[in-house]
Amino acid sequence: MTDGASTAAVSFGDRLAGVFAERGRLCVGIDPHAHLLADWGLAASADGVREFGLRVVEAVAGRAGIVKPQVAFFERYGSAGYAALEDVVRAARAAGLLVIADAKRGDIGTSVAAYAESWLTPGSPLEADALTVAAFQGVASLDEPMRLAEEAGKGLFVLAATSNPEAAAVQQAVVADGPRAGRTVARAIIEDVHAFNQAQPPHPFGTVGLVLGATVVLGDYGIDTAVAVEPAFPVLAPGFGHQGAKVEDVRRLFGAFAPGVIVSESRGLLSAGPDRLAAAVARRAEEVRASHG
Ligand SMILES: O=C(O)c1cc(=O)[nH]c(=O)n1[C@@H]1O[C@H](COP(=O)(O)O)[C@@H](O)[C@H]1O
Repeated sequence: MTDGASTAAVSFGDRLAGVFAERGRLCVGIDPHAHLLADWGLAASADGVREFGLRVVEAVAGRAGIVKPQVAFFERYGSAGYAALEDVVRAARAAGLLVIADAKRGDIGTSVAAYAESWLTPGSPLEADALTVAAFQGVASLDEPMRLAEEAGKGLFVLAATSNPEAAAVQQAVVADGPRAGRTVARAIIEDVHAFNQAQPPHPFGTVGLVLGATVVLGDYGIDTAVAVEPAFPVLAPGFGHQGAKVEDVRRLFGAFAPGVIVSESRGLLSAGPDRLAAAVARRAEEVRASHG
């Protein structure tokens, strides 16, 4: 993906807009917790998580458009777990699903660039469509992943206001110096990400999105939900179902961010079990469409 316009990839923002239009905005998390493996009659092993992931893919394909494998649950089984994850990601993409690898990577310089290459390079063993990343080292530490994503038509989701209550003290802290002084950390991250998206060719959604938990009050993080920005942010919004957020509250919770919101749910759907998961996904996808359009 380095030789110019003739090989230019379709941007992640454009692909996301297509998924929203065709399949809606529900994202099913692939989180093979130990208790779910047991409930599903699967072994706590690499084979178990592979089978779990493949069954989720089968249940989601044609009913929703996005899956989010949680890498940690595969990593527990070492190299065999990674081989299982490769199979699940490949199957999901082959089924036409958009895959967000939830690895929450973050590092500096060439190290974080290598993470981005692992997950976002076309043809790489773990190739996904997007990756969750942390900006604790500063959004500028993600320059190279952002550039790689833009070039390859992939996406990134930067953690900004996460759904876990213990994050508030860090994410609501106020920046002391520099161009974002006086902003909360969450808002400073959002402004830095916006500056990157704005500098790219125009698309309805930017290449770099945000993780904004559906369980938090964004105003408490200094985030203004009244004003829409262009390009709009893709917003990965976990916290639905098990963590308590309700699909019908998306517009109230996210305001001007709502058009980019991906409604993400793992346990709340996965607990339906292997035989009822497809029906549960179809029902939730319909609820999301009904409440959000
Ligand atoms: O990046 C994420 O996906 C994420 C961010 C966040 O703020 N909160 C959050 O719960 N997540 C992930 O979303 C999933 C939530 O799972 P459930 O609570 O079972 O729906 C897990 O894989 C979490 O790691």
